[in-house]
Amino acid sequence: MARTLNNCPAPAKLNLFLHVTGRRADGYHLLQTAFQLLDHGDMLHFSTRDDGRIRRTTEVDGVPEASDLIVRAARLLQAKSSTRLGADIAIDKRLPMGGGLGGGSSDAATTLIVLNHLWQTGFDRTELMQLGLQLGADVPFFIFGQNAFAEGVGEALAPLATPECWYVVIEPGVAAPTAAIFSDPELTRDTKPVRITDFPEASTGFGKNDLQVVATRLFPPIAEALKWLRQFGDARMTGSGACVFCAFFQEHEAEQVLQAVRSTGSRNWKAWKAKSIERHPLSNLLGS
Ligand SMILES: C[C@@](CO)(OP(=O)(O)O)[C@H](O)COP(=O)(O)OP(=O)(O)OC[C@H]1O[C@@H](n2ccc(N)nc2=O)[C@H](O)[C@@H]1O
Ligand SMILES: Nc1ncnc2c1ncn2[C@@H]1O[C@H](COP(=O)(O)OP(=O)(O)O)[C@@H](O)[C@H]1O
Repeated sequence: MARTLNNCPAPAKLNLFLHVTGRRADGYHLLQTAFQLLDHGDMLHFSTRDDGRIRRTTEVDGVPEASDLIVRAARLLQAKSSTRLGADIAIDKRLPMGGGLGGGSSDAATTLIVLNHLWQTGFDRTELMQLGLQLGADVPFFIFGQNAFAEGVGEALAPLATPECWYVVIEPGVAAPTAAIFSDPELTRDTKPVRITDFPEASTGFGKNDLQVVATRLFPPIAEALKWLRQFGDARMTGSGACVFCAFFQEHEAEQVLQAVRSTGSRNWKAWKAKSIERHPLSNLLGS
């Protein structure tokens, strides 16, 4: 009989800062970043199948079923385990693609966590994180399941206490392709490494996003959104863009900024607010 688990969140992340500290021999960049989970994201629905087929039952614009990270995550877990089961997976896609919010990676992580549970494939958190890394550098963080200081390409993770905040996020209406940002000749790759203990637990605004200079030059709408949001605080870009964010300690401050975004009217922006969360909502499906 089919086992079903509906309303499984795939939360967004913000990179509170992102420093590029070097480059590996294979061209991948060494980073230091603070990953922050938000109470806003995609929502996935799972139902097991006895015939072993993996199907995405929702159309997602611009992402063919076979290349969807959800389908790839399910196939990977199937291949690495001895399960004969398959799954139907539906998604309410809320996060923009190429937004720097980790949407695809979070979808993949939720898929690995939920199917590992429904299929009873028995991988522990560390094993699932290793599988996830094959799908993308941000996937292990979502399986790690708590706010983190990350190094390497994002896979070396340590728990990080972050300020409790409300974030206003603006989607500036462009997608910033990660590869184009990292390969830009003007990207600085030599920020001096920081230590996890340098990160302040109770205040915002630590460090910077080294990808922002390149992204704002390549995509002027990102620069415009940052300039506008800066009237209210230390606005910065998340990941390789395109979304920008600003932190507020009170919900009503964030709400006022949201209303101000909306009253700008004609701009091609979408904006929302979200609260910081400490744990991934599905963290209890995995052991400690
Ligand atoms: C920048 C970050 C920060 O959290 O997030 P996003 O903005 O994408 O959400 C991540 O490191 C994104 O990692 P990931 O999601 O795996 O990137 P991919 O799309 O696979 O990378 C596309 C390309 O960007 C380059 N790339 C990516 C990551 C990295 N540390 N160094 C790189 O040089 C590589 O050329 C790679 O082929
Ligand atoms: N389920 C998915 N959701 C979003 N993007 C996906 C998904 N599966 C594959 N992708 C591909 O991954 C790319 C990066 O998407 P996403 O993770 O949302 O952005 P970012 O890495 O900037 O946060 C998309 O442009 C898309 O082509």
